[in-house]
Amino acid sequence: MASTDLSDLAGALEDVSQRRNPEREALWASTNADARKVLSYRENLLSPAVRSQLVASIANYHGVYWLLRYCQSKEKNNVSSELARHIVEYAWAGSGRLVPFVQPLLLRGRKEGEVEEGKGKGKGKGEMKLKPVKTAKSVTSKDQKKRAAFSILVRPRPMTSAETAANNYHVISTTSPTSLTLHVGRVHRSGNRLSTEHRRYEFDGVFGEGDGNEEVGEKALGTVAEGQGQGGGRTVICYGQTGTGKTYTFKAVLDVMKRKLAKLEGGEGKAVYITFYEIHGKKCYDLMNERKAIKVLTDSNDKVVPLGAKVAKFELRGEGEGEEECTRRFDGIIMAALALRSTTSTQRNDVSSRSHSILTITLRDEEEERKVPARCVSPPLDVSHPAYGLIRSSLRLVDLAGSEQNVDTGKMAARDHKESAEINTALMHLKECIRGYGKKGGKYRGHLLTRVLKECFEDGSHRSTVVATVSPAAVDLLHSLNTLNHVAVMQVGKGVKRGTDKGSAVREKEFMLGVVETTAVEVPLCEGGVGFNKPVEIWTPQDVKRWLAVANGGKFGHVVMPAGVDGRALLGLNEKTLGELFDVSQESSNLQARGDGEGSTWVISGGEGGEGRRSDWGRELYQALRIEQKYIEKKLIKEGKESEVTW
Ligand SMILES: Nc1ncnc2c1ncn2[C@@H]1O[C@H](COP(=O)(O)OP(=O)(O)OP(=O)(O)O)[C@@H](O)[C@H]1O
Repeated sequence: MASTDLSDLAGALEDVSQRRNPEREALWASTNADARKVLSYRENLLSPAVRSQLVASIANYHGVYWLLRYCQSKEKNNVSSELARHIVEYAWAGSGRLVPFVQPLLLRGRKEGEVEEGKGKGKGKGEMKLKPVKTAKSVTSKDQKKRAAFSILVRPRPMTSAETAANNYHVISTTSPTSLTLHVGRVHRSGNRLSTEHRRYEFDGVFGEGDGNEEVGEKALGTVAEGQGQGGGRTVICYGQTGTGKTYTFKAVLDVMKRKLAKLEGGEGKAVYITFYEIHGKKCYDLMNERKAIKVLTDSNDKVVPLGAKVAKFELRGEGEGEEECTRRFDGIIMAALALRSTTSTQRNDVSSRSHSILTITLRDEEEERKVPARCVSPPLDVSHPAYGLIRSSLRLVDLAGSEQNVDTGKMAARDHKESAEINTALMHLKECIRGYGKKGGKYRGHLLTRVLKECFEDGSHRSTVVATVSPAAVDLLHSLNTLNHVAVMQVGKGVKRGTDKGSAVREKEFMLGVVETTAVEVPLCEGGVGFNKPVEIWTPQDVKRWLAVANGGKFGHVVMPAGVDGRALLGLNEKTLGELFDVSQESSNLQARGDGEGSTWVISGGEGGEGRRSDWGRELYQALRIEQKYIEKKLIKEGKESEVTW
């Protein structure tokens, strides 16, 4: 290799790093982040160059989804997976690995084992081979009990106008009623690599951004208003990052409950008992009684009760009263209490709820109300105590405080930090109790919040639903990832495991954590940003060298190639040939031994990642070149130079 070639490359690389480093430093200076890891996520939005590439990669994901759906439609169901992969590669270079990732989504509704790979009934040779959805883990009876007792729903809220105005983009796709895909863009530490990791999660239900409150409330509530018999109760817990719609969803469930109660057949003569209190730090306050401090104690029946909490009671429907009147009276009790919720200003949400609020609604047959013994009257203890009448149905609604990360609390006072830490401790305890469902040993005693929710973890007849709310905006990616990972963990034992993860210890671990599948797609760092104006076919060897030095942010800057390779020759090499040329058996010392015109093998320096990574380089270079080619073609057509495009 002639020394002039090396100095050319060095010059080009220097140019790249000189241009990029100040940009990166400026990003660091303007961010509140306290860890590089955090910045790598935040860069998605902060860096305009990276943003457009990530948006394009998410659009590719949707493109692949709709293309495969079309290929799978009845009349078109003769496209093999291999052919589909080639079509995808042609249309969106580098996205081929999305084919096995997206296929399971299209199999929704098929029963397990219905389609055997390559053995589908009535399928001819070469037709699209669909893998059956398999359950990877054996499900124990304990898992089954837990599945029945806990359901996890996820509700992404719509993007706000402020977020849209701030150039945000969607990082959540809900393509099935039970799964969603989070698109996690990552700028690698070197700054020279960009990738989008698509993570698919499975839950009991996933709402669309446009799903209304009625639908959400109905699903979260299930059959509670119809009553579940003696002892059976229900808890709906709203969990998520601050500002994602926990209170909004809480009110939605409450509204549906209210309407159900007002319409309840034979409601006359029934009574509704309501308690509403909040846990703020280690203290409890009664929202029905102007935030008077109360205590949570365990009574002689091992029942956890809010001692001193006011119990509001109203008759479901008096004589001649309609549904409207009933709803109005219900609102009269609840609305004043809702307004009392303690709020503190945080950087993310001006009226953020910093406490966990717990609303209990119990419906009883008043006629059957027994005489309340004196010991239960003052102070009124447990509304589910038989002394208050036969239980028909009870609902507990929990609006948790927002989960936050340090990055959002950077400008908080010490007191607020303490508050934040306390909230996270409570949420951690809740997660642990749900994970350990059915295990005796009183883990719930670890925190006030889990103590008041004891039945959720220990009462086999109790049914609980966690509604996790997430933001779809790129700026909240880290939070959404955090929320989804947490609720995914709450449902260990669920989910399916499919092909591309096989054999990877990391993927296996993620699967155990509830992530069904992940796949990462390399994204070019800049959209043909190297300023080439002529089709690849007519690039000279010098052009090829220049392009290699700057393509993908200088990622291929270390590549040393055989002399005389021009654009046409480069295009003539396929993925496999390129991969072979990058054979690691060629030591970089060969570099020194070759003069101009002598080389016949591409050599790359040791660099990051070792042999495994190096073997991928051929494929990555192939894809980068196709992307560049398409970009230049588009540019020429736009400039009215169609004649220069060599089709
Ligand atoms: N699904 C939705 N559809 C429309 N608007 C929504 C939705 N979810 C939330 N919002 C709006 O987003 C804002 C924040 O919602 P909300 O106050 O419920 O968040 P939160 O998670 O309870 O926050 P905090 O933890 O601070 O209490 C509100 O203005 C609410 O109206």
